[in-house]
Amino acid sequence: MPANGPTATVSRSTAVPGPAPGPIPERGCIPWSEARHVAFGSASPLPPVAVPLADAIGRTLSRDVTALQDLPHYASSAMDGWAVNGPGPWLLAGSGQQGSLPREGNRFLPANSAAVIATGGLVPHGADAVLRKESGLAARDINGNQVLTLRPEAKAGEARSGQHIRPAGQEARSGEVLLPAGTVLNPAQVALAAAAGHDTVQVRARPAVAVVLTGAEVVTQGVPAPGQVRDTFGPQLGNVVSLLGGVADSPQRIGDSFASWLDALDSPVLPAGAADVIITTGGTGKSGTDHFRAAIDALGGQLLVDGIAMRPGHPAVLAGLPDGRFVIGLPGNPLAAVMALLTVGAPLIASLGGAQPPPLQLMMSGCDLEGDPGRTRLVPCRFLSGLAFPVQHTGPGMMRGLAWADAVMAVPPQGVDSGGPVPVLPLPWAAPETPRTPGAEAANPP
Ligand SMILES: Nc1nc2c(c(=O)[nH]1)N[C@H]1C(S)=C(S)[C@@H](COP(=O)(O)OP(=O)(O)OC[C@H]3O[C@@H](n4cnc5c(N)ncnc54)[C@H](O)[C@@H]3O)O[C@H]1N2
Ligand code: MOO
Repeated sequence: MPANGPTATVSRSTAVPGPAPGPIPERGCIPWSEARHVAFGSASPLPPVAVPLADAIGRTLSRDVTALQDLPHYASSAMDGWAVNGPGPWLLAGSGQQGSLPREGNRFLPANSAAVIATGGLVPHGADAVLRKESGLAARDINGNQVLTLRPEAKAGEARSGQHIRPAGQEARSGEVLLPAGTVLNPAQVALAAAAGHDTVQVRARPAVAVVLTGAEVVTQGVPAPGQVRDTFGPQLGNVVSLLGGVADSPQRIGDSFASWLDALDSPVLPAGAADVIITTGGTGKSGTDHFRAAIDALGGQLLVDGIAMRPGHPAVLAGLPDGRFVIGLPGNPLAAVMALLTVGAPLIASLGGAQPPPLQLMMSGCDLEGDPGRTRLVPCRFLSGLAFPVQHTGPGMMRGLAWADAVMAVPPQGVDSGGPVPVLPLPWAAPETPRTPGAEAANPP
């Protein structure tokens, strides 16, 4: 069972900016921006988890990564050659092959001596420089001692003090913060954590999401016959959930009976482990085959959001079950479902994962946008020359418009004039429109 659950009192103070809500048109419906607040405020973050480095790319740090010791933690050679002490010529020290020091034990290099060293090798105490292999010549003198001298082609000043030695702590000092909490880890940052001595990192949890597809008319392959529809959720919903910060199981398909709804929602252990959130598709309406509300009621759950004053997607529902799981009811119409997922699912999953909800951006509308009194219209849009324009083919059951959209405009009930500001919701799979600001690139990494 999840450690977290629907909070008894929903906090509405969290700032999720949105257009001013208009009058509420349907009984039970709450304004669009309020639905985002309620979904975000209903949950609190799941406990962070420790993950092995190999699984950490893309995860968000919940705790700073510090250097566990100096980085590098010992003075090492940057070249193949000889560690030298003092100005040449040098007597090759050590009993090892051709003047190398023992790997362990006494690693002191006496004055006017040299010892063979490889790139990355531990610089012995007493050494003040490394002479590159191509700059030195080791040969026996008349007394039979191995002596190192500079070749004529050595560069001027070789081997000057400190040359070709990487000092300990050159990259970071022990305890220094290398990656602050909040960093979304990229491969180079994971490599840095490894270099700093970490085996695991502590990251924000990803809520486990189970998906339940309903509807006897829904088919999962081939060209659907009249009366059938091809499932649009199964092939993509899991990916969208992961873009929102959750981890989805493979979808479970059920028919239209109340008993199958109860079975699907009642099992705390869904296909692959306990779910923090269950997403259902279809069945949010009020016909005889729509069982979302009745199933939640029968299981002793509570409706946290029961309809949203938005188009499309107004029948969307969010509920909490007594065992702490959340249930998001997405309408069956494909575009309506995505709009409901962005409105309710995105803030809920963000909240459980200890993240902020996706922020709205204010864009300038490229044309007049008609409002829908009392409702927010969610309109897929494209960006052109810094302006947002609605796309075509955005009926509640259509995917064609969204397939090419950059984002979704949240058109307030009073509409928007051409050139006026319109809040825009990002699509999880599309890059946000980022106006270039001078100096933005100059941010200093830690
Ligand atoms: N009398 C009313 N009827 C409807 C209203 C209303 O207010 N009064 N609202 C309409 C709106 S708006 C929506 S949205 C839908 C909500 O429907 P449900 O959530 O109950 O979903 P279903 O009835 O099961 O299905 C609706 C539609 O979606 C298709 N569907 C279902 N699952 C899938 C899937 N996996 N892939 C693709 N398409 C799917 C289903 O076949 C239906 O065509 O109610 C309206 N009616
Ligand atoms: O939510 Mo329905 O149109 O709005 O598909």
